[in-house]
Amino acid sequence: MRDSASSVMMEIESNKPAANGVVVGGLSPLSETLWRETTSTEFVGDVSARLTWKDLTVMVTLSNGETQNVLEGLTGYAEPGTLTALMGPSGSGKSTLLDALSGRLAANAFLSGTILLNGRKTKLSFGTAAYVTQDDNLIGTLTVRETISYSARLRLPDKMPWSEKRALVESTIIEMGLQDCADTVIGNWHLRGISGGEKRRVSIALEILMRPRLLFLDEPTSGLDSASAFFVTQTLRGLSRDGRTVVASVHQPSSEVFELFDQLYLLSGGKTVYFGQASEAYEFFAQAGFPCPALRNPSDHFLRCINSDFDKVKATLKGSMKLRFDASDDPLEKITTAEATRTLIDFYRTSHQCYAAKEKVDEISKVKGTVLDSGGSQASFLMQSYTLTKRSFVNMSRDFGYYWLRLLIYIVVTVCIGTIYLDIGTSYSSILARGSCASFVFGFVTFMSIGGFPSFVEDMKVFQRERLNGHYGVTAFVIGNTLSAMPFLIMITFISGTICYFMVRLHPGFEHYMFFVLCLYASVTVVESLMMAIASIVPNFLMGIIIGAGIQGIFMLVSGYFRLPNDIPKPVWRYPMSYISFHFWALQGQYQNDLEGLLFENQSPLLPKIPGEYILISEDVTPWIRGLIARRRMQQKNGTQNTTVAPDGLSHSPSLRTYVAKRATGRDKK
Ligand SMILES: Nc1ncnc2c1ncn2[C@@H]1O[C@H](COP(=O)(O)OP(=O)(O)OP(=O)(O)O)[C@@H](O)[C@H]1O
Repeated sequence: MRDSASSVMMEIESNKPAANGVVVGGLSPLSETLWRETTSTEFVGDVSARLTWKDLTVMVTLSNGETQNVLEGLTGYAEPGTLTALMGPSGSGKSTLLDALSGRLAANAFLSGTILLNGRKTKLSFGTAAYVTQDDNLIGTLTVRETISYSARLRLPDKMPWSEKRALVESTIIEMGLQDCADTVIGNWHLRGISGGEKRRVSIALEILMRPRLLFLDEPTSGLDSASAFFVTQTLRGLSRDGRTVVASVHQPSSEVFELFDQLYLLSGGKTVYFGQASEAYEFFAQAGFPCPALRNPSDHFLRCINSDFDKVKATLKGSMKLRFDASDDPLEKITTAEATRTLIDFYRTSHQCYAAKEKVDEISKVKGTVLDSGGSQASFLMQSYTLTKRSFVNMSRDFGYYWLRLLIYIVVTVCIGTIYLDIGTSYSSILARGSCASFVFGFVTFMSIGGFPSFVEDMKVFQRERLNGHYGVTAFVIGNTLSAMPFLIMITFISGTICYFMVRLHPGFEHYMFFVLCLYASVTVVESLMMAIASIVPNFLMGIIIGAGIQGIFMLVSGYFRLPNDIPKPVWRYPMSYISFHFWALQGQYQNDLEGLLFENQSPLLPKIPGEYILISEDVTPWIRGLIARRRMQQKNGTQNTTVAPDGLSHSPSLRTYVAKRATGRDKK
């Protein structure tokens, strides 16, 4: 296997043509052959992707209730073997068009028009098409090679030998020019990692790993230097030459990059300015009255003509007298950009490119081609769950902020608790102290789990990217995250729980100790789950932490410490809030675990000891003490008083003695 992998590597490096003379998508022929062999069903028949969109309009509802058309009546197509570039000024609707085509529009966006894949209406999300978004949501603690390897395990078929998977991983690394940083970590807030351009290339590598038939990329070259941008675009062109359909939005391409595009879709204000062959755009602009001045990059010129922000810039500069008008051949000197854009949009509507596009769309739409399956993952559910558990565990163990920092804080806080409640004893005042200690442990100590929220948010971003691209489902993610977090949560709760338990000297006995730490573990797990659920709804650090803290604050209020359970107002707070609050169950359990079976000193040594059981059921020992005092006074008056206190403290209380005996034998569970 090792030999086969290394021979693949050698071939990749020598970049020999395949048997048919074509270097497939920049991949080595042998690697591609391996790929074809192991996933042969993928390549049977015509599995190419012909995408058309007709009269596509996207309307969004704004926060003030108004609606806005982001895209208006767009018509176009993307064919196999072509690289289509979407270009336009910022806010022109490039990302929205990609989102609409890939079925990822936001909830407040409404789409009308027809989108067909191989002549059929198909939902493109979850892996049918691969989508590389603008944000590089990657796991910061993994190296580039690990990131791509885990992705390969998550998606390639289980039966494919690891040596072949590794060969594909290596070929993808080489294809995206990531060899030099293959063993460098991606990087996060505390780890210096690869550059922004390299992150972009890793994001692309993850999606091209499965050789998708249809690939969308949102600004794949943004943030890259000209050489890297050229490299990435050349790779995309190589992928398209292998019969794949590639659509990418691009900002300000250099002339070398522009020459690599087959089709150009120019957008301004959500309207089509030009759609046709990229090489014909130069002529189109000249015919429309906006010829590209000499010595100007054509793509810069196209964007300059349709970016109305230039009008504002000009007006500002004119106002500040900083703009000098030199004689030039720029057609935009005599006209505002807004006017130029209107002229170009009108010119396009009557151009032969527009008619040709409509005809082509109708022609492609009529052909009912293959229904493309989700190309997301071919790995089994078990393999996905195992890989996600392993990847998540590695990430958690390397990320200082995920659990290690929390462990440190937990230890510090529990040492503080231990010293403040040191050897708590069984004095009368220890009853309240035990209650407040338990309340602090199960309230505040579990509360500290919100410290992991930033890491949860990062995890959720990676999950959302991978989920939308069909890498795995929700269940596999939940299993992976739950299992990988378990050892850390057990470690944290056992270490901090043990420190607290033995310093405070809570109820002696192994069972009591185990109950305490397991109850702490369960509570921390609930908080973790709660924060993860919040992270899936509110992917913003500050808002998530505020919401998580608020929910836990409410739970703590009804936990039975700040107000006794029977005193909590019944509507809402007692029913159902106190029953939903995990603090309530944890605290009641710990009170029982700690107090039952202990005898506490009374307010006066003359009074009998108070059994823990009585504290648990009466909630207030005062009436009991008052009753005892009254009885004793009566005895004194009658001359039958016995001032000595029995060693077990119960001799003066036959009713309690009976109660404790019943509790001990389990007959009275009240
Ligand atoms: N869901 C939405 N709700 C409100 N406005 C939206 C929504 N989606 C897009 N828009 C608006 O539509 C316009 C086009 O946005 P889009 O992100 O598609 O532009 P773009 O060309 O990709 O810009 P950039 O190059 O800066 O990424 C913007 O003004 C944006 O604010």
